[in-house]
Formats: sequence, C-alpha cells, structure tokens
Amino acid sequence: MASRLLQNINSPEDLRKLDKQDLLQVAKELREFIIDIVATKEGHLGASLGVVELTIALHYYFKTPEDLLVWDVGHQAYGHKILTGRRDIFETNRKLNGLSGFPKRNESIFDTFGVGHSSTSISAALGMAIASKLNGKSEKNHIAVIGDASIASGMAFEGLNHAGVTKVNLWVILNDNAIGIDPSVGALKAYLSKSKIGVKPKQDNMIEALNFHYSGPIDGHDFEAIFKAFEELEKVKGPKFLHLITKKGKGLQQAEENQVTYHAPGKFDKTTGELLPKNNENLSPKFQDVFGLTLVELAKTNEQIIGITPAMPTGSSLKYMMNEFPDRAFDVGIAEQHAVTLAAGMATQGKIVFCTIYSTFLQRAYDQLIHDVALQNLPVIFCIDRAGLVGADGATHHGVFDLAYLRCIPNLIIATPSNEIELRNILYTASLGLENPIAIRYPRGRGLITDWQKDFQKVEIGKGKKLQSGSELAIISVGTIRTEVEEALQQLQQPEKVAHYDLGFVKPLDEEMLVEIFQQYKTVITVEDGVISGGAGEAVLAFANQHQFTSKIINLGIPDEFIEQGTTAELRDLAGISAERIQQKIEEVLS
Ligand SMILES: Cc1ncc(C[n+]2csc(CCOP(=O)(O)OP(=O)(O)O)c2C)c(N)n1
Ligand SMILES: CC(=O)[C@@H](O)[C@H](O)COP(=O)(O)O
Ligand SMILES: [Mg+2]
Repeated sequence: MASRLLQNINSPEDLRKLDKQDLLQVAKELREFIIDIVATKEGHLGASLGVVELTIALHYYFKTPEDLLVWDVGHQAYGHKILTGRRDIFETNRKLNGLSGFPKRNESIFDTFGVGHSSTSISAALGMAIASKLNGKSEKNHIAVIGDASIASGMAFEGLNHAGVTKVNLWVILNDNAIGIDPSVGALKAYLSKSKIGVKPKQDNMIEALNFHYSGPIDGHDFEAIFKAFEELEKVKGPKFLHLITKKGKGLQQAEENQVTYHAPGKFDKTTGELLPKNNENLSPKFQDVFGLTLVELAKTNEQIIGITPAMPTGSSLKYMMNEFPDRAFDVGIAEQHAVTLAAGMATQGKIVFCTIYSTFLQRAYDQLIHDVALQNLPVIFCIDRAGLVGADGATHHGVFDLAYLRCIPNLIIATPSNEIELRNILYTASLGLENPIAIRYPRGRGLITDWQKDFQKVEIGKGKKLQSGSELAIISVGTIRTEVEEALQQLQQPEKVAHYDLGFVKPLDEEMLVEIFQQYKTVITVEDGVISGGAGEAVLAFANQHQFTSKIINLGIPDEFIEQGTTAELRDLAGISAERIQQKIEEVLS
C-alpha cells in the first residue's frame, strides 16, 4: 500500500538519504498511508494527520534514536511509528498482540518514553536531558512534542518551570492546533490564539519569562519554515521552545472540518471521509449518555447542580449539560487535579457537584480526592467513566485500578450500578444530597437496556441484591460485569445450583446480604472488571475473614499484570472474566 518513497523507508536513516525536495512527496504518501489504515482498522486520526510534516522534519533533521524524541499523549505518533520500522505491521495498531496505539518503550528504540496520559513529555524529556548532561553527553538533543491542550495542564507547567532554571539541551515543540479532543479551553488558549504565524507575541511572552528561548509561531506544515527554525534554535544553548501552528486532520477535508469527530472517528470511507455505520451496535444508550442526559434532567429541576469535566465533554457526555446550562457546566481542560479540588471548593458552598472523570485519568487526582474531598467529607459526586477494560487504548487507559485505589479512602461511598437504570437512579439519589462523597463507576460503551428513561427511584446506599437463588454456590458480581455472569449462568448445565448476587456497593458493603450468602454457601465466587489486588472481591474476603466465615472464596478479576490492547471481549477472556471463562470456572467448582 505504501507508495513510491514510503515503501523504501524502513528507518529514519532511509529518510535522511532522501533530498529535502522529496519530503513533500513523503508527506503525501505518509498521510495517505495513515488514512488508508485508520479508515478500516480505526484509531486516532486527526492528531497524526496534523503532524505529518513535523514528524518527517524531526526524523530528517535530528539523529534519532540517539537524539531523544518524546511525544506527549502519543495519539499523534502514527507517522513516527510508520517511519521508524513499523510500517508493515501498522495495520495491527491497537489490536490484540499488535502495535500499541501509543509510543511504548518495549516496542521500539525510537519510542523513548511510554505515553497515553497527557502532559508528561516535558518532565520526561527534561529528565533525559539532565541525565545526559550528568553523563557528559550535553550535545544530545532532547525533544518534547506537546499539544496546545496538553501544555495547559499543571504537570506541563511544572516541567517548564523546572527546565527554565537548567541549562540543558531541551527542545519543547508546541504543536498548536487550537483544539484538544474538544476545543481547547482556558486563558492560555486565549493567549496562544493571539499568536499569528510570523508574529511573535512581543509583550509578556510567558515562555520567555520562564527562561526558554522562544521561536515562532511558524507554519507547522511548511518544511522550509520548520528546518529554518531548527537551524536557528540549534545554535541556542539551554532550553528552547518552538511554537508551530498546525491544522488537526490536515489532508482529509472531513477531518479538518469536523475535528472533534475525526479525533478518533471509527471506520470511514478513505476517499470521501464519510463515517461508516458501526456493526452490531445495539439500541441501548452509551453509559456516558445515560450520565449526560440524566444530569440534564436533574439540573433542570435543581439549580444547585454543577457539572465538571477535565477536557472530555464529548467523551463523558457532559456536553449535553454544557449546551443547556453553560453557566453550570465546566470543561476545565486537561486538569484532573484542578477539577477535583474545584469540585471540592464548590461543595463547601452547598453546590451539588457532579465531577465526571475517566477512571484512568482520575489516577492523576488521587491526592486531591483524599486530601481535598474525602478528608473534609465534602459530598462531591464522582462519575467515573470508562471503568473496567476499555479495549483498544490498552494498558494506559484501562480503568481497572479504581476500586482498589478508592476502597481504602475513608468517608467515600463507592457505587457500582450494574445497568443503565441503576446508574440513572444512583445519579438521582446522589442529586438529592448525600452526607459523603460518592464514586459512581460505569464502563465504556453500551449495556443491554433500551428502555432506560424510567421514573427515578431512590436507591438505598450500601444495598446489594439477590438476582437468582441457587443450591450450591453463590456468585457475587460487581457492577456491569453482571451481564457476563448472567450469560455464563444461562450456559450452565445445572443453573439451579448457582445463586447470583449483585454487590451494589463496594463501600459500604451490604453486610446483611454477605452474612446471608456466607451462611448459605460453602463456595462463593466474586467477579469484577478491576484488579483483584485490593479490589471488591478482596473486600468480600476480608469481611468473611473478619466474621470468621469459612466458605471458600474465589476472586475473579484482573490479575496482577498490565493488560494490553485488544477488544474488550478478547481482554475479558484473557483475564478470565468473560461469560465463557466464568462458566468454565463455575463448572470446575461444581464438579
Ligand atoms: C491526563 C489525561 N487526561 C485526558 C486525556 C485525554 N486526551 C487525550 S488527547 C487529548 C487532547 C490533547 O490535545 P492536544 O494536546 O492539543 O493534542 P492534539 O490532539 O490537538 O494533537 C485529551 C484530552 C489524556 N490522554 N490524559
Ligand atoms: C488519546 C486519548 O486519551 C483519548 O483520545 C482516548 O483514546 C479517548 O478514549 P474514548 O474513545 O474512550 O473516549
Ligand atoms: Mg491540540
């Protein structure tokens, strides 16, 4: 598929053998190659298309891999992967046992740092640069490429602040396309958007104030301009900053015009850019929409309700509330720590704050969760999206640690609704006002219920439920993994032997229900889509031990290893929590 020039580029060395004039053709071919593959195999599109020229220029000008190139987030690194020896296996991108969708150290020597979560590139590249200096290799270049949304995160500023007092050979390249997944937000965006190509912001250049040599803004699709800037900056000692203006989705009209949709568009027609219908999608809503639409309903009748998202209005569906109540719904940018403490501040003033964060990104705000929310027992409502295995994004994005990292926090309620209606009802219950903070956990994608917009029912906090009686063994499922358990039970030869309970809450546990289970069953299996170590199953185990129940307890969940990418179904199977694997386990125990 790779055409004339690209098919002979198996490493940056091959690229460097070409004349500069050939690079335009390489850019054309690289764009076509990315579009071709992503159109059928899916993945992140717009970001990689936007940095095609920059990617080629970096590998052409610098001596990678000796010079160290660090991509921020890494969703824009497809061109980098293709030029660094992975062209022929690029169609395995984000698939089980295939390439990771992000740079990864054990995948290639050119991937200098594993990424996926944003805003780490400056700290990582600075760390490398300081180490190089200590190793007597000060001439080595260390290059962080970071987007306009990612640089607005606190962590990126911490890196800039430190770099400014070093004399190391650090390049920060700002790829400014004025958008993250959703439009960029905040005062920094306003500052950056005043910069026009060729017109350096003269007054109060905040980057220069941080002791960086600032260059730009230049057109990031113009090879000549990029090389000229590289040559000039190479003469500068110490940290330097190059500001590029690019267009996300460059080269595919639809992607340029609908940048939010084409961030990760799913399958599309590679020539027209038209999105293709998704196969096998049922009619039940996405869990994120159950959250987003329910929140709008609740916000209509209660003006104390506030919504907060750190940079994921579309992904979390907070966008519905942002559209209806722009004064009460906030996208704070990639700033999970700020989002949590902002929510805490609002809660001190009696606001009912729904703070929605992907499980994996909430890891960033762990201290804020403990110190600013739980310790003061502020009743913030955390809506934890993308809990469990998320599929193709892989190890950096699975939401599998939350139950373990939340369970040990005093004061925090942890709700694990097992379907759309339960999610809706716990959102309603939380909106009535709780005395504690609460974490409500739900997965990526859709469940099975279509008729979900029922009248609200108040939920009793800390209550689980019996879903099915059985004579020999009990299964306790945690959250929406319930559907895998139900499917497993349907396949059993003797389903009447197996009882099924829904834990409902990981904290507080439904002790009454657990006592009933342990008094009745000699074997109990817990199933969750989170890590076993420290997870809900271990909470059940600890309860049994504390109360001297002697039933045998088997915990199913994510084993003590990082799970890579694949479809959610494949990964559940590998982890032993698919319907089939659960069924096998039950049959084994029963026999
Ligand atoms: C800590 C963290 N929060 C949120 C995200 C989700 N996320 C991935 S890419 C992205 C937007 C990045 O925008 P920008 O840095 O401008 O890069 P662009 O996509 O425009 O190239 C966001 C919010 C993330 N990866 N990491
Ligand atoms: C790169 C990144 O972090 C996001 O683009 C992420 O892939 C979004 O995930 P969802 O598709 O689950 O919203
Ligand atoms: Mg951007």
